[in-house]
Amino acid sequence: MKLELGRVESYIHEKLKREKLHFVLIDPDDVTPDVAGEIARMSEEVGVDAIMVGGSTGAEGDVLDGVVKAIKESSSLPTILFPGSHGGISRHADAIFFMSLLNSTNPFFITGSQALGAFTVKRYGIEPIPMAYLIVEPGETVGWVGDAKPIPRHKPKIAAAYALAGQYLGMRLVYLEAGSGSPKPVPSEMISLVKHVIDVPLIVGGGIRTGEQARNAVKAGADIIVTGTAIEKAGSLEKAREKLEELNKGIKG
Ligand SMILES: CC(C)=CCC/C(C)=C/CC/C(C)=C/CC/C(C)=C/COP(=O)(O)OP(=O)(O)O
Ligand SMILES: O=P(O)(O)OC[C@@H](O)CO
Ligand SMILES: [Mg+2]
Repeated sequence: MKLELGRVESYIHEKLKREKLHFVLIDPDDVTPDVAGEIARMSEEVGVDAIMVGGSTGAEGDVLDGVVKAIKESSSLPTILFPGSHGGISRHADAIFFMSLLNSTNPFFITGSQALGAFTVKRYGIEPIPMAYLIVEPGETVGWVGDAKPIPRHKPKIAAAYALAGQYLGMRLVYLEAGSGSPKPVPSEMISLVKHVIDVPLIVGGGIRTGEQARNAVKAGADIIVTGTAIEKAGSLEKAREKLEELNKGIKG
């Protein structure tokens, strides 16, 4: 048995020795391949560390492939799949967050979809990165689609218990998710307690729209910040670039 980290995971750990990271989420359901490519190109120029691709609805098949290909053609950033199910796998991606929604009430999102996607990941040679995915209130679309029992915002200890359980189950990343487009990001107290308890890198996303919010999440203990809606809904590519710069500055200082 070979216990070695893959290329993308090693890249993440190497970079984390020096700085906090910014991953930009592109939802193939919301952008054309051209726009996705443009966002990826600008992201790289601004200093973003990786592109995540996924959505809870409609991010599959040709639509997904087209967007991942466009991203690969326009930037050299690692492209990491962030699948809503085993349908969210593209052969063109570098890696996949092989995630289990630990606080789902539906075994499909804990182990079922993973079993259905495992052979596809192997066949395509995509690097799987095991990740504990935790939905915090309000949870938005992904909370509903994933049959989650969202962690109450004022109960950081529940989040910490799930996060530690994820680490003990062998997951090498923990993702605290408030839901894409959430009116509020994950609370700082929750980020701090989770970070204090786990040893693996902590990803935080959902509702982070400003440089200040990104900075606060980093200050609280987040290692990697994910942003999507703020860039997607910036209004123009020019404004998207400004937003990318603002968020990146908040994260990198
Ligand atoms: C690893 C494999 C093969 C499957 C994992 C499947 C799991 C556990 C999925 C978790 C539940 C889920 C629906 C996750 C979606 C994650 C995601 C891409 C969120 C961001 O998407 P949104 O932007 O909220 O999507 P919409 O824009 O469609 O609302
Ligand atoms: O779209 P936003 O709110 O930035 O959320 C990003 C990510 O956490 C969603 O899965
Ligand atoms: Mg979305």
